[in-house]
Amino acid sequence: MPAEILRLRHSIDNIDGALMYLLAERFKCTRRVGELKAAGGLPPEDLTREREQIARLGQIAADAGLDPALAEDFRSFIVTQVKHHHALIAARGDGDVPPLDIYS
Ligand SMILES: C=C(O[C@@H]1C=C(C(=O)O)C=C[C@H]1O)C(=O)O
Repeated sequence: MPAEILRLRHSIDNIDGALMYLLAERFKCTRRVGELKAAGGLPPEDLTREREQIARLGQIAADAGLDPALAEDFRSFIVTQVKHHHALIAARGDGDVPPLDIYS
């Protein structure tokens, strides 16, 4: 394999690792939001907040030279997992819900 590809793959692996750590931190925050929503009787989904996120991330994506549709696919995938997890927290109580991963 050419040395430049190996060097690039090293950076790709670092970036992928960083994304996993960031996702784990995000899920810690959203888990707590889910607990607070369940305690307050609020629904898992907040479409007003999501519309704001879509507009903001679409703008950031465009500024970064990315397709806003890609940003929305990415956001939607993650937020769908979060809302599923919030529904589990509300249904089962916060002491009995496993950590969020994309397969929970
Ligand atoms: C985390 C929340 O709950 C849901 C998940 C969101 C997210 O993962 O960013 C955003 C809005 C809600 O549909 C929230 O309301 O902030």
